[in-house]
Amino acid sequence: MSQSSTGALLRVAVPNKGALSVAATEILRESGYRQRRDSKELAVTDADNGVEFFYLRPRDIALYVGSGTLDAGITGRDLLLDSRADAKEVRALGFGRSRFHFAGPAGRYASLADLPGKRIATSYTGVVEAFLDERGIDASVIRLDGAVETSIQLGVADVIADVVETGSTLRAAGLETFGEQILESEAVLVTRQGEQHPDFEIFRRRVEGVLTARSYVMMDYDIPSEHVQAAVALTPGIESPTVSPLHREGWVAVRAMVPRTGSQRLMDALFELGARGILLTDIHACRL
Ligand SMILES: Nc1ncnc2c1ncn2[C@@H]1O[C@H](COP(=O)(O)OP(=O)(O)OP(=O)(O)O)[C@@H](O)[C@H]1O
Ligand SMILES: O=P(O)(O)OC[C@H]1O[C@H](OP(=O)(O)OP(=O)(O)O)[C@H](O)[C@@H]1O
Ligand SMILES: [Mg+2]
Repeated sequence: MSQSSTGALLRVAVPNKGALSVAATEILRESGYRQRRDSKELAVTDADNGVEFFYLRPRDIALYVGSGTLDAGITGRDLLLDSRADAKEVRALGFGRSRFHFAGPAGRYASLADLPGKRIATSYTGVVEAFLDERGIDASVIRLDGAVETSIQLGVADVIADVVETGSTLRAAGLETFGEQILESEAVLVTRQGEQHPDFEIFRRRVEGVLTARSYVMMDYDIPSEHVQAAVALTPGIESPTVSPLHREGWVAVRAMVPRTGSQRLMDALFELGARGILLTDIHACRL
């Protein structure tokens, strides 16, 4: 039975290919939604959960959501800003991280002061024009679809502005970044401004639950009762840790969610305090 309270399915856009596609599908699958099995499928209806997924170019997703055609979507923050669509970021998703930079032939450019009068090639004209406008820099922006690194060698542009992840594409083209970073991006959950579909909140909470589950682990340990206060101070949990009696007199069992980062150090500290049987387990989903 559908959870939808209105009958109208929640319509969600998912990147169909490129750097965000696999991880976006994965987070939705972990959130309990049906996802496509074949990369040629254009849409999937998950009637049990009241959601319809549309697999679209990540660059188009903010436009569909901003215009109200779709209710929500996953795209890159850089693509959202570039589109100037009437959509808003509701949650950073922790994958598809990248930086956006100006770059030019190694050694030739040092700072933004070198930009006036130059030809800048980019696939992100919205982002670049806004950045230049804010700083009053007068330069011409040339829109290319991709492979912008080659445009300098071909004499079409003097510098580029592009996504940098590992930096290997720039290096291979003999280019290096210069000036301040234009922006930092990652995959984001977007929705339209104003009134939301009534089921958007359920969807958002499910995705949030997976992100929390990824950043926390469950820790269990046994400890002599006299040390439990000190131990619980180290593992306060989200609400409060569960402390249960053990059959062995004078000992208790403690269970608490702890941040994944630093969890090994926490195990060392608990062991020092006298805890034994310390276990860490993954959490797959949660609602807090
Ligand atoms: N190594 C990377 N290369 C390109 N985009 C990346 C990378 N890492 C993260 N991203 C992010 O992925 C998004 C771009 O996705 P994608 O590569 O699918 O778009 P595209 O370059 O326009 O498409 P395509 O290259 O398939 O023509 C942006 O948000 C970008 O910041
Ligand atoms: O810093 P790196 O790890 O090398 O990644 C960045 C490169 O990857 C992207 O290109 P993509 O493969 O999407 O091709 P495109 O330029 O045709 O979009 C981006 O435009 C850079 O060229
Ligand atoms: Mg690309």
